[in-house]
Amino acid sequence: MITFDNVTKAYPDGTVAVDGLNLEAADGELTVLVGPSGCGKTTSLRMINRLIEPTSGSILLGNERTGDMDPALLRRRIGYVIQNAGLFPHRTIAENVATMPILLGEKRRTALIQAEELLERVGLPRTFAKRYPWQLSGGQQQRVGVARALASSPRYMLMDEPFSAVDPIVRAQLQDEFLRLQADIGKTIIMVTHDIDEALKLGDKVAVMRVGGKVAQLATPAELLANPADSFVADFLGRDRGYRFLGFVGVDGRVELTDEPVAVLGEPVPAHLGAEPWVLVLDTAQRPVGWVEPSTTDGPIREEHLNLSGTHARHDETMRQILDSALSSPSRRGVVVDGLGTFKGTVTASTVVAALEGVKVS
Ligand SMILES: Nc1ncnc2c1ncn2[C@@H]1O[C@H](COP(=O)(O)OP(=O)(O)OP(=O)(O)O)[C@@H](O)[C@H]1O
Repeated sequence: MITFDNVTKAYPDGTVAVDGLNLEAADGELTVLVGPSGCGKTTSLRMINRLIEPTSGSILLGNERTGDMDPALLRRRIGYVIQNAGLFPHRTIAENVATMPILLGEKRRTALIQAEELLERVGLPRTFAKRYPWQLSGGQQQRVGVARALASSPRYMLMDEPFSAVDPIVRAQLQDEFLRLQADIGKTIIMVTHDIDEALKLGDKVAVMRVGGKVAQLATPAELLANPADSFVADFLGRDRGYRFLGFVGVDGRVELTDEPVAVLGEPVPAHLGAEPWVLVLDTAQRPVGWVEPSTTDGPIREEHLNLSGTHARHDETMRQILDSALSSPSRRGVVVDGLGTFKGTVTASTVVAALEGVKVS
């Protein structure tokens, strides 16, 4: 656990960046600090590894006060990932990742081999080990930054806007990969972001901070959306809260699936479906590939006949995804698949909404 106990930081010019902060980041959880620009997120994070010294109060790792530790030793115990990765430009990727283990006394050769394993862990090929940072894309560099932070097997990790320097698609990929990695490694992490959607997606707990460095609310993403503590938190969460809350409600068998007559890619639409406005098309492995308007085909269904606008929901996902599958489908029948992508049935928005009537919001 990382604990802030009444921590204040006043800069020499009198700016109070953090004011009496009390916060507990639980073991094995990812706690996100989120809030508007200048609310003291980075100052709070950097006080944990003493890149910034608190003016008063104490920060504890477990039950050890960081103020009593040697700052260099403290930093070796905590992985640190920053925006733009901050890699050493003249060192290879493997050398970058191996920096801390070598500093801690690991044999260079062993550390470099472990670095290659870590690269794979964060989704990069081992062949990147010998490249230099400038030979990697921004997203790849961010992955290296995560690998480097993990290299000394720290129990704690601090991440300051780790995914913000890349485009939205790469960012979403990095977030998904990081969630999978964290499910595996279960580190105690504090992450800073100014992006509320990122906070809600990644955080086990989210601390919404207000300018002046106080926590307005610390809660799970679902609790925040369902029960914002005050109008500042509600405004910061933004619009669509009701819809976004659905992202935290599991389908859990609430919605009954309907059988759907289907066509097969590469074969003609079956004659008895010829008058339907839309027919779902599967591939030969029973995976949905799109919808077709029978009136526009003549002979075998080809890929260019397909309407691809509909999203697919897995039957074990959330009500948000299952509702989205219905709303995005040209037939308004949402496609539901199993974990392997095999077609299970369809849903309509009205059945999803009817199922939502029974969902408790709090
Ligand atoms: N070295 C400094 N001297 C004086 N004031 C500072 C210093 N560093 C930060 N501040 C001020 O402290 C406040 C908090 O800054 P901090 O960087 O912690 O905010 P933040 O929430 O991380 O912001 P952002 O999202 O914009 O990065 C701001 O008002 C900032 O101007």
